[in-house]
Amino acid sequence: MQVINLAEPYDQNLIADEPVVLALGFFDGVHRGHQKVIQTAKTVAQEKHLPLAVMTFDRYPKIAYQGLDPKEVRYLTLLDRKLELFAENDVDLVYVVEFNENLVPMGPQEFVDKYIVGLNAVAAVAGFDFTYGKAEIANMQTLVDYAAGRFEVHEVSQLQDCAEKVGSTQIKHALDQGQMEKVNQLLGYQFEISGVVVHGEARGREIGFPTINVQSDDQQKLPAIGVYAVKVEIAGQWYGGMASVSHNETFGPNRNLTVEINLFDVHQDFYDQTVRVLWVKFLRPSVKFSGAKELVEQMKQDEIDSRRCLQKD
Ligand SMILES: Cc1cc2nc3c(=O)[nH]c(=O)nc-3n(C[C@H](O)[C@H](O)[C@H](O)COP(=O)(O)O)c2cc1C
Ligand SMILES: Nc1ncnc2c1ncn2[C@@H]1O[C@H](COP(=O)(O)OP(=O)(O)O)[C@@H](O)[C@H]1O
Repeated sequence: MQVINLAEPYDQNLIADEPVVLALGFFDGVHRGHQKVIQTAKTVAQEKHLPLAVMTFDRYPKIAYQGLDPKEVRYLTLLDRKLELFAENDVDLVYVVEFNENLVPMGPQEFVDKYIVGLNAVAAVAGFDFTYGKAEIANMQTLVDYAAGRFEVHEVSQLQDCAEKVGSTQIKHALDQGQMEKVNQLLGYQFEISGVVVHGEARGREIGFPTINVQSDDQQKLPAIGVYAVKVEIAGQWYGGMASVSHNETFGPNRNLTVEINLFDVHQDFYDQTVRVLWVKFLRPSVKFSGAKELVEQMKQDEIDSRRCLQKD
């Protein structure tokens, strides 16, 4: 899969020569709704014997339109993970468009001319709610007019899961409630974060449960505070484990939020390694224990609970 970064005004030499079928969207999470858009586009591409291109943006477009503070925005999937998911969904080419100040004031006709026709798209595929400017004038219905016969428009209808809308907002809400089964069901795969193992307070090993402290990107959306059954990949090796997302309130107030994981059946130094954490199930809320002894008793039970649910997974 080829990845091309574009920043307005982009250099025409960067654009692939051959015609493409283009799927458009921000695709945070690449959830089952997004997968339906990409699969629809793939089918159109195969019928036309053309490559499938996907266009996405380097940041949440709503930052520009709704004046959100970029530092406050959290993503289900950061760009690297999103690209991995695109590759898994048989995408041939990705355009990552920088959502910079030159793009924001662009009107819908100019956007269509430069970012759909300009990318040699013979068909544009997007979800029913895709917009490329003000929603009243830059939506899937008006796209046909702006296309003026230069490319086909394929609108993909909303994917419903029972009465549940499959959407990034719904998935973020479910994450905030620790509803991992629902999160994973809506995503169509197990939610994951990646990060680097950093030093903590060396307390874990003293209490008999060493924990890798996983430092992820500040913009990565995390599951709610609590204890979880997880699977962890380190250097190609998978481990079962139990994770705590917490302020470690047992050890004092106003502590930073950390992701700490005790890995099962291994004793090894993991500092500075990059790890991938898959979140399987919420086990319990985080508790302020009266001391380390009470915490350890609970962690023994957490291990039993976590192992049981990883066995079933
Ligand atoms: C499975 C698990 C459950 C935990 N539950 C709690 C908890 O309920 N309350 C709490 O204050 N800390 C909890 N912790 C966090 C521990 O306080 C933390 O791992 C320990 O302080 C080690 O810190 P260190 O890695 O900085 O040395 C939990 C940790 C794990 C791995
Ligand atoms: N089973 C295990 N699970 C997690 N970390 C382990 C395990 N065995 C050894 N370690 C190592 O111990 C470190 C954690 O020890 P800990 O006392 O919690 O220290 P700190 O949290 O201060 O780094 C991990 O970063 C890792 O290198």
